[in-house]
Amino acid sequence: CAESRKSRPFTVIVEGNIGCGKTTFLNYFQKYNNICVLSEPIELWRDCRGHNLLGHMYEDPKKWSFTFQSYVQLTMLQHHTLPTNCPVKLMERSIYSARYCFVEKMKRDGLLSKPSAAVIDQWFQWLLQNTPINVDLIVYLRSSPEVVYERMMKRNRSEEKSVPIEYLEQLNELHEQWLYHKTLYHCPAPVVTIDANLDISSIEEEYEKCEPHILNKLAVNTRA
Ligand SMILES: Cc1cc2cn([C@H]3C[C@H](O)[C@@H](CO)O3)c(=O)nc2[nH]1
Repeated sequence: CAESRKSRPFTVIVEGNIGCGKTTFLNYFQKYNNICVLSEPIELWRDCRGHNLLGHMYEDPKKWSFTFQSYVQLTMLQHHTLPTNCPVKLMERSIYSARYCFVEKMKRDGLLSKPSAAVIDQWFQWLLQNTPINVDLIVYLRSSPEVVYERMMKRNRSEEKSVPIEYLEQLNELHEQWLYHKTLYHCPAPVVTIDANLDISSIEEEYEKCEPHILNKLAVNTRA
């Protein structure tokens, strides 16, 4: 998108469990050329100056969770603050799910020591207050652990091969508390919930449910 813009883009974050279909959702919106689509920078997490931090984290979470989540927070901040001329920015996950779902889980499991969790949280709180992290809409791809477990195993990502369904159950619980029941932490934007259990053949009509929320921001901006 070429037109130069003054205000920041309408920012949408796509949230949900491992295997819930975030990439499929992002791909659906690739057809609009003035949406800046930012997928999870998993390749950075797999190669941080030659180190596969994602692999380390799953191999020895007690030892590597802090290192991994500290880098995730940086890469998410880079996406949140990435300048774009596009009227809409669509991000896979966010600095919020990093803190409220993944760090929270590792903290509760004792995989992140209390001092490590404190340092990550101090960074998180400071960043929220002092950097331009603006989120306008959350798309919650709501799924059940059994469904996403099967998809995760079928996708067969090497680092995830020994992730137990219990991990997905607990991650699901945190997403539900944060985005559906809204009893966990503050929700930074309105939430549109999608039934992500739907099979790929019928999921597109489910996507159409949230298209207006996103596209009307395109229309407004292109008209202006
Ligand atoms: C923001 C954020 C994304 C994210 C992903 N992950 C893991 C879950 C998946 O196995 C993989 C790709 O999403 O990385 C994580 O442990 N912590 C995270 N924090």
